[in-house]
Amino acid sequence: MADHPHKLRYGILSTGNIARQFAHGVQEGASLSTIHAVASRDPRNALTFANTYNIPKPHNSYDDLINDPNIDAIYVALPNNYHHEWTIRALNAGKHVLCEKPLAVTTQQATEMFQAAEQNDRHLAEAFMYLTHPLTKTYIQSIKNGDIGTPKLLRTSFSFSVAYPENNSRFSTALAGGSIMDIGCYCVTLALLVADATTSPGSYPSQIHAIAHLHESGIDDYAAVTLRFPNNLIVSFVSGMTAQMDNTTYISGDNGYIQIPVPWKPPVQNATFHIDHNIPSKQDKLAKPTGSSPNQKQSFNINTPNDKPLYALEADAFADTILNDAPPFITPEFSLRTARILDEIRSQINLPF
Ligand SMILES: NC(=O)C1=CN([C@@H]2O[C@H](COP(=O)(O)OP(=O)(O)OC[C@H]3O[C@@H](n4cnc5c(N)ncnc54)[C@H](OP(=O)(O)O)[C@@H]3O)[C@@H](O)[C@H]2O)C=CC1
Ligand SMILES: O=C1CO[C@H](CO)[C@@H](O)[C@@H]1O
Repeated sequence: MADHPHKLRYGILSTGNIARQFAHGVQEGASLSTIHAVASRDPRNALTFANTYNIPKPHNSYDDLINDPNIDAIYVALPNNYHHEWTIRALNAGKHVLCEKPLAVTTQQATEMFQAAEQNDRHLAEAFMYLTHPLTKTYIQSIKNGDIGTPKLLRTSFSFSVAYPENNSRFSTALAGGSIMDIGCYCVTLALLVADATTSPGSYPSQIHAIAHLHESGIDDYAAVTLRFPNNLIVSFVSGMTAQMDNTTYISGDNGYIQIPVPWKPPVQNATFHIDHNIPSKQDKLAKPTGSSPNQKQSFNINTPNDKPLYALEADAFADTILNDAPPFITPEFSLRTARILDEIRSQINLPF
């Protein structure tokens, strides 16, 4: 592989839905990343994709892509069950890997993937893009600053209704789908972020309770989970692929609460969160101030730097670690904790893969 160029040169594995969003975002607004190549099982799709997103090199097979000497990093945008195999193959071919979430089907697989990264002296990161948006960083900092006092409750969700479940990997047990794997995983990471913001990083739930409804395809199409952390933070979340929801998230402390209307795919401009102190709950006319804060609602509107698209932020965050030794936006330890919780949830809902 050549010396580091000014920009990290990505190769994209697949031409599916998220591959398109990633390519669009990076080509539109990344500053440290560029896309050099793409591969598809179908050469016609690789060519069309390359032409659409101005990518110099379409490859006719995944193998050709991971062995391309003009690529520094592979973006693995395959269904969940393929993450383990193709991440390890790309790492063994000397490439860094940004792999879509959830990183792996099991903790065992995730562990093997990080071992391969270490053996090959390459970086591997799980592509939770919302972690790289300044909105997320700002409200987590606000918790650390003590703006809502001690966080007690996190209530969140990631739920929507899929229009065409047929032929959608999210509804396939063979492809390791299901609402917990597809989007419940975001809620798990937010639970860990908030728990880490209030205690020393690395805490793991002392209790996990999960229930789910299983779709005729075999996967969970909606689920509810509660987590309790050793510092008494209690989290409840729901995930769903056949249930519509707006996914507003609340983090409640003894001196106020944070409300995040769009936590998972925040916009480029005016990504918003609110902090409410002593605002009456809807059934009450008067709120008696508690603590030192007066009745007050503060709103924060956050833009990405230079209006950088969400997936360009993510690509550049990974590139910054590789090119400039910047701290990683997500650590192996964080991904492994996430995988362990997902394993436990799936075991409780009888969905072992
Ligand atoms: N971070 C985010 O915002 C998002 C992340 N994701 C994650 O990205 C990954 C891919 O999801 P998404 O893009 O929605 O999925 P798609 O089904 O749209 O695309 C997956 C692609 O993988 C390739 N592929 C290889 N083998 C198979 C197979 N057996 N069945 C289907 N596709 C196959 C195909 O590309 P080809 O034919 O070109 O080889 C296909 O287009 C998942 O892990 C998902 O969790 C998904 C959406 C958003
Ligand atoms: O990661 C993801 C984010 O959003 C999508 C829907 O809005 C999910 O289905 C997906 O897999």
